Amino acid sequence: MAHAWGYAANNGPDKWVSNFPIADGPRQSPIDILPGGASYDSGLKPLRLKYDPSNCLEILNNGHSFQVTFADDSDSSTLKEGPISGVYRLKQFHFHWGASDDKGSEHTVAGTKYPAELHLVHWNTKYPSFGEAASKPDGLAVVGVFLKIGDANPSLQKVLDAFNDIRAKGKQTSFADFDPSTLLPGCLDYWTYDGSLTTPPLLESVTWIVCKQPISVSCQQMAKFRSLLFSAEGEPECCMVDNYRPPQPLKGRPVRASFQ
Ligand SMILES: Cc1ccn(O)c(=O)c1
Ligand SMILES: [Zn+2]
Repeated sequence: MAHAWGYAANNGPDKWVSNFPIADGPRQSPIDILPGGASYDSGLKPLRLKYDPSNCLEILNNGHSFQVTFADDSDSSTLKEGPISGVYRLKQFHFHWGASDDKGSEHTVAGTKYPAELHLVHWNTKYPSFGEAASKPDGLAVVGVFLKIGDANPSLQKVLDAFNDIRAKGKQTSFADFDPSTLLPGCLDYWTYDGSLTTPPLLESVTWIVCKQPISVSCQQMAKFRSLLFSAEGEPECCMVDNYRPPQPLKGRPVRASFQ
């Protein structure tokens, strides 16, 4: 039985293609965003995000990242407009981060890496479920937000305060009444392109919406991210760091900007 995928030398991003050949596909993510290479599209609408904190259910360590999951049985937490058509429901958000502040984001901007990147994952309600949507070319829409070292982020702190209960892989705990819109930057200018999940199964079903403006995170808060473990209780402790896939070939895809 092939060992499960991860981010180590023996099972990391360079090895994923053996079990997931789509890793070398035409619309893989993340990418290096070149602002000069993006074309302003005046037809792109502003993002229309509406989140209901009462949909927030729990926070869990899935062994690759930590994830905050939402009830998605109604249209009360949704993404509309922007580059998409129809209604996409928020399913979960999670982060990717580095072992040090000089790396950690998945998307990069003209080669610049941020210490972390937030992903808010939404699925197209033209399909019956997230699982169904995840295999369709227009099935998912992920809003990416960069984290930049600066002042401590009070909204992010609420999430970090739950970490003591989910330190090891497989741990989860209830997490209620959190409004993910408090994690969004003030300016919602964005780049958008057609891409994929950035973790196996790397399905090419994601409309990526990457915000130009980062949110702040303090060095101390980044240290808290790094206190989580890839490993389960009873296993040798392995710090959860560098859980990011590096940029993938653009292969001729257009990158559009919602701003000039
Ligand atoms: C659905 C999904 C799974 C993993 N990641 O990293 C994503 O950004 C989105
Ligand atoms: Zn992600």
